[in-house]
Formats: sequence, structure tokens, C-alpha cells
Amino acid sequence: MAFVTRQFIRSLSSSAALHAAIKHVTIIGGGLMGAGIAQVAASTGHSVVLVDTSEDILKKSAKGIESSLKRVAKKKFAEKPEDGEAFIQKILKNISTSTDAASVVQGTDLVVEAIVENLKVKQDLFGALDKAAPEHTIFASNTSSLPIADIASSTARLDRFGGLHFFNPVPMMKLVEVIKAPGTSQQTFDSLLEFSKALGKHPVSCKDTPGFIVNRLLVPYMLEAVRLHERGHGSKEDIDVAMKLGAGYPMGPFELLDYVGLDTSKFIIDGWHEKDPDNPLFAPSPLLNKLVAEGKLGKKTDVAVSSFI
Ligand SMILES: CCCCCCC[C@H](O)CC(=O)SCCNC(=O)CCNC(=O)[C@H](O)C(C)(C)COP(=O)([O-])OP(=O)([O-])OC[C@H]1O[C@@H](n2cnc3c(N)ncnc32)[C@H](O)[C@@H]1OP(=O)([O-])[O-]
Ligand SMILES: NC(=O)c1ccc[n+]([C@@H]2O[C@H](COP(=O)([O-])OP(=O)(O)OC[C@H]3O[C@@H](n4cnc5c(N)ncnc54)[C@H](O)[C@@H]3O)[C@@H](O)[C@H]2O)c1
Repeated sequence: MAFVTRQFIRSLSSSAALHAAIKHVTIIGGGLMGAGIAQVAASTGHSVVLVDTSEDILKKSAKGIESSLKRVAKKKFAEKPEDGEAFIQKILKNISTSTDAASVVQGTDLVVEAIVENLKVKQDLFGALDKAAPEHTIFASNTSSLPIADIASSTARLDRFGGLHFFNPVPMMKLVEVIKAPGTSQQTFDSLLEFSKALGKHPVSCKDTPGFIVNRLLVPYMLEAVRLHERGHGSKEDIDVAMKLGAGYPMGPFELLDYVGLDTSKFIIDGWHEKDPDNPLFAPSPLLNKLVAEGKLGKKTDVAVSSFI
């Protein structure tokens, strides 16, 4: 009995040690999502390296993080604004940047990937990182729509690979979908759940199925809104107002498409359409295709202007 108890306590403390081990995080991709994930990880005391392909992009990411932190500080230190600047600087100190993923992962506990929604590009990245990262390092993808198992297949660490699907804007959205692929070990899954909680998020457990939970429901809804408009059955403005005032959504579907990025939305739809061409829910949208071809990608192209106008 005493032995069982000691063993039980040992297993609890080793699992606590494992969870505590996620201190150093590498975020690959400094766009909308990567910058937000880096900000939240740094704000919760993690040491963060943010990686992208060029110094210019990383400068833009750093600027975005700083202005988001200013918004947080304005609210948090409304009574004592002078403390806000120290708060921001303390968090920024936890973030460094790099264009060399292979060298920075050598000292990392967790890699969170938030690069372009393309299977081959993600596989190439993880295949290269697998050779450079230490044994214990966990890999996670923030993919919106791709199977985690397919991304993980370019590595030899299927047991230490899972999904961490954050929501935009990351500093505000409480949910993280934690995805257990068939190869993900229970220990890795538990670490990812613990990490999500350490970020102050609310994790939900997901299977490695298309769109997990949120996007399996959200993507058909958003596409249906675009199709409703394409059929001439409602203006974009009326559809947005209707869903905000009639269904209680904080943003209408067109506003949200602008916010998410029209390029990312198109990558998601094209990928699902290719896999399931007869499914009318995932039929491509001529309007979306036209806007992306014109380089109108939503807020990321111009924060002040809607791409749908
Ligand atoms: C077709 C296929 C498409 C599928 C796409 C799937 C994509 C993906 O996989 C899943 C998703 O993410 S799906 C997408 C999931 N996401 C959704 O569905 C999002 C839906 N939208 C919302 O929940 C709300 O509109 C927001 C929370 C964005 C803003 O809140 P609001 O009440 O409408 O109003 P507000 O006046 O603007 O802001 C008020 C205050 O909030 C604070 N603050 C805001 N942003 C901040 C930031 N970045 N940093 C820091 N702080 C930030 C700030 O304090 C600000 O005050 P300030 O004085 O202005 O600084
Ligand atoms: N936009 C959203 O609302 C949202 C929400 C949840 C999940 N996601 C997912 O997160 C991922 C990123 O989306 P995003 O909206 O942040 O995209 P984004 O276009 O804003 O940013 C992607 C960044 O990745 C960089 N990048 C591309 N290839 C790279 C590589 N090989 N190495 C390093 N950096 C590279 C790009 O330079 C860019 O800065 C996608 O998988 C997307 O599906 C997006």
C-alpha cells in the first residue's frame, strides 16, 4: 500500500516536473497568430523566441505585439497608467526574435508553428526542425484545417506532436483546441493541456478530425454567408448586422473573414474542397477567389479598409 502511494506520488511529481518543463517556447511564424501566441506566452512568464523568414517581418510582428500590449496595459492599469510601461517592457524582455529556426530550437521545450496553411510547407519545416531539436521538445501546429497526423508524418516524433489551435485575436480569445492525433502520447497531450492553462486559456480536447470543433462549424457558416450574398439574397452589411444583432455574434461573417485573412480562408476552403470535391459545403467562392487574386486579404492588407467593400 505504502509502495503504491509512494509510486503514485512519484508519478504525480514527475508529471508535474514534465509540465513545469515548458518554459522555453519557440513560435514559428510572426504573422497574425504567431505574434499573438508569442505575446500571450511572454505575458505568462515563458521565455519566447519568435521566428519568421525576414527581419522586416519580425520588426512588424514586434510592433504589433507592442501595440496590442499597450491596449492590454491601458485597460489593466487604467487607474495607474505609469505602471503600464513597466508592465509592457517586462513582457517584451521575454521575447527575442530570429530568422534561424534550426539554431533556436536547440534550447526549446515546445515549438508552436503558425506559418502559412500549406501542408508541404509545414511538413518541410517540421522535418528540418526534427533533426535540430532535442529529444524532449514537443512540436505543435496551430493549423486551422490540416490533419495534425499529416503534418507530423515528416518527423520521427509522432508521440511528441500535437495540435494547439488558438483563436484570433489570441490575447483576447480564451479558447485553445488541444488536438490528440493518433500518435500523440498521453504525456504530450497532458503537457499541451497544462501549457494552455498556463497561458490563461481554456483548453478543450479535440480529435484529429477536419476543422476540429470550431472550424468544422464556423467554416460552413462563413461560406454560406458568402454564398447567400453571391446569390444576391443580402448585402454584406445587412448579413453582418443580422448575425450580430440577431444571433449575438461579436462580428458578422464578412467582418470576421476580413479579420482572419482572406488568403488563409481560401487555403482552408481549397484544401477541404480538394479532399471532398462533391461536398457543397466546401465549394469554392468566386467572390473570395477574386479578392485574393487582387491581393485584397482583409485587415492584414489594410487595417482601415474592408476587402469586401
Ligand atoms: C471561411 C473560412 C474561415 C475560417 C477561419 C478560421 C480561422 C481560425 O482557424 C479560427 C479563428 O480564429 S476564427 C476567429 C475567432 N475570433 C472571433 O470570432 C473574434 C470575434 N470578435 C470578438 O470576439 C471581438 O470583436 C473582439 C474580442 C475581437 C474585440 O472586442 P470588441 O468588444 O468587439 O471591441 P473592441 O472595441 O474592438 O475591443 C475592445 C477591447 O478589447 C481589447 N482588444 C481587442 N483586440 C485586442 C488585441 N488584439 N490585443 C489586445 N487587446 C485587444 C482592447 O482592450 C479593446 O479596447 P481598445 O480601447 O480598443 O484598445
Ligand atoms: N488568421 C486566423 O484567424 C487563424 C486562426 C487560427 C489558426 N490560424 C492558422 O495559423 C497559421 C498562421 O496563420 P496567420 O493568420 O498567422 O498567417 P499570416 O499570414 O498572418 O502569418 C504567417 C507567417 O508565417 C511566416 N512564414 C511562412 N513560412 C514560414 C517558414 N517556413 N518559416 C518561418 N516563417 C514562415 C510568414 O512570413 C508570415 O509572417 C495558419 O496555419 C492558419 O491556418 C489562423
